[in-house]
Amino acid sequence: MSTAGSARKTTSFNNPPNYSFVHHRLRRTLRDAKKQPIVLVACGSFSPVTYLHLRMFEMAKDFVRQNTDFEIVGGYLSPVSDMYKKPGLLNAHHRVAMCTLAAEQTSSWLMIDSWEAFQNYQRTAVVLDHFDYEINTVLGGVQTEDGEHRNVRVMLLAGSDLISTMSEPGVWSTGDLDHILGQYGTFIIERAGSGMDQATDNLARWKNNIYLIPQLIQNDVSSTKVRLFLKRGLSVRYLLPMAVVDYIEENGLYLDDGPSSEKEKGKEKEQEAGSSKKTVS
Ligand SMILES: Nc1ncnc2c1ncn2[C@@H]1O[C@H](COP(=O)(O)OP(=O)(O)OP(=O)(O)O)[C@@H](O)[C@H]1O
Ligand SMILES: NC(=O)c1ccc[n+]([C@@H]2O[C@H](COP(=O)(O)O)[C@@H](O)[C@H]2O)c1
Repeated sequence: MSTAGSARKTTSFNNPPNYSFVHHRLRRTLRDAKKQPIVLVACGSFSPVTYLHLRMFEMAKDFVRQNTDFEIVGGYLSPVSDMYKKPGLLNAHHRVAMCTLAAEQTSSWLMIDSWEAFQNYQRTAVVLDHFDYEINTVLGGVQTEDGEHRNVRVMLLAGSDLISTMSEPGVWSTGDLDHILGQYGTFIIERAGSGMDQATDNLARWKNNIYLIPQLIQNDVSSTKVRLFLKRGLSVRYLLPMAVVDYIEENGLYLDDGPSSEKEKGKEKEQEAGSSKKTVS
C-alpha cells in the first residue's frame, strides 16, 4: 500500500472500459447565489458500506448549512481500487454494487463513482482532480438561478482515523497533502478512538480548509466489525441498509475473507476485545 506520490495537478485521465461519470443527482442550479457550490467526495474501501458511511454525508450536510457559506450540490462515494490490497477488500464489482444499492435506496442525493474502483490504484489527490475535471471541465460546473456560471469546489469527506494517517510518515506525500488540503479542503468526521486534535495537529498550515465535525450521536460501526460478524454467522441487520444485507446474503459474501494477514488478525482481535468489553455480540 505505498501511496506517496507527486503533487502536480493531473489534467488527463485514463478511464476504465465503459466508464461514464454518474451525475444524475448532481444539482446543476445553485439555490443561493451568495454561496460557494461544493461536492463532497468520500474515498475508502466500503467493504462493505455501512450506515455510518452514509451518515457521514448527512452530518456534513447539517454542518455545512449551520456553519459555512457553502452549498452542497452533490455527494459521492468513491470505492478504492482492488489494487489497494487492503485486507478484507472484496472485489470492486461487489463493493460498487453494494454502494450503489445503498445510495439509490436510502438517499436522494448520494452517487457512486466507479472511476478509481475499476482501474489501478489512484492516489486521493488524483481522484479529487478527476472529480474536478468531470464536474467543472466536462459538465461546465453549475449555474445560479440567474444563469451565472460557477465552478464547483470538490472537498474530501473523511473520518478522523483517515486524517490521522496524514501525519504518518510515508503514507501521503507533502505535495499531495498541499494539493488536497490547500486546493480542495476537507470535512473530518470525529471517529471514536481517533482524536480530532491528534488528527489535525500536524496539518495546522491548512487549518482554514479543514472543517472538524463532532459526532453528536457516537457510532463506531466499522466495516471490519461487520466482516467479523458475518464470518461468525452473526446478524448485521440495522448496521447496513437492508438491500446491502440482502446482497451480501444472496452472494454469500464475507463468510470467509481468505487467510487474514497479521495486521488484519490484530485489528480483528482489537475489535473482538472491544465487542466483548461492550458485550455487543
Ligand atoms: N465509525 C466511523 N466514524 C467516522 N468515520 C468513519 C467511521 N467508519 C468509517 N469512517 C470513514 O469512512 C471512510 C471510508 O472508510 P473505510 O471504507 O476504510 O471504512 P472502515 O469502516 O474504516 O473500513 P475498515 O474497517 O475495513 O478499515 C474513511 O474516511 C473513514 O475514516
Ligand atoms: N497518498 C494517498 O493518496 C492515500 C494514502 C492513504 C490512504 N488513501 C486513501 O484513503 C482511503 C481509505 O484508506 P483506508 O481504508 O486505508 O483508511 C482510500 O481511498 C485510499 O486510497 C490515500
